[in-house]
Amino acid sequence: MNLKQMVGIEAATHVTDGMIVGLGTGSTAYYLVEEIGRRIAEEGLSITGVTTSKATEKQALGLNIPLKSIDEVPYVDITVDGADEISSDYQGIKGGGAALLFEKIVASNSKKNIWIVDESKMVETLGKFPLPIEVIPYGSQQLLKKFEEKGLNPKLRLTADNERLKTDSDNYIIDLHMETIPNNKVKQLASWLDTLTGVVEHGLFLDIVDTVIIGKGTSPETINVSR
Ligand SMILES: O=C[C@H](O)[C@H](O)[C@H](O)COP(=O)(O)O
Repeated sequence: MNLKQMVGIEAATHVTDGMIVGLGTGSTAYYLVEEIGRRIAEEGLSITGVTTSKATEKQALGLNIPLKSIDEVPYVDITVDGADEISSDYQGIKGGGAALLFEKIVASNSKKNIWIVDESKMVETLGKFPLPIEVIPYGSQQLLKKFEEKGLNPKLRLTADNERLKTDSDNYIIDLHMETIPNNKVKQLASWLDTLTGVVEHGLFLDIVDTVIIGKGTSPETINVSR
């Protein structure tokens, strides 16, 4: 079993009958969704899923997981999602798969958030992984210029065919290749990004995660984050 599968299956043990479950996106959350599908089919688990991307929606429908949209539920009991980087103070970068907007909406309406990662995602400071910024196409060149002027090394994300990547909401992604974001500067950066017109959302997920499940060796490590 690989580390992503290990943490996906472990996270599924936090899901019980009757829950409304946020289903994350990416190659790690994939295994969580598979395990929930298996438990529904084999053990009669009864849950309602809220997906965070079109890709996860497709996977969940294929597994006969009952789904509702975030607007059809009063709240989400628990959301399980991957992450691109988690710092030593448990702040995160997400959006490597371009799903940050729906992921943040679902996460911020969840009573509990679990992140599942292999140990390579645990870092001292964020920023080695480029920080994804979802922007409206109109005016995106102006934002690129602004980020450039600030020395944030922005790059418009392209598809494998060299087209501008479009998110599930038909926006673009600008990745900021900053190399490092000191832990004591992360909130300041997030607040500044929040002020920019044309920025829909950014990939800094701050003070959101409650539990981190890390895949390492032969068994996962679970860390409950106290804030
Ligand atoms: O937009 C994508 C999400 O934030 C993913 O959860 C994140 O990129 C981690 O994905 P993976 O588990 O494939 O590394």
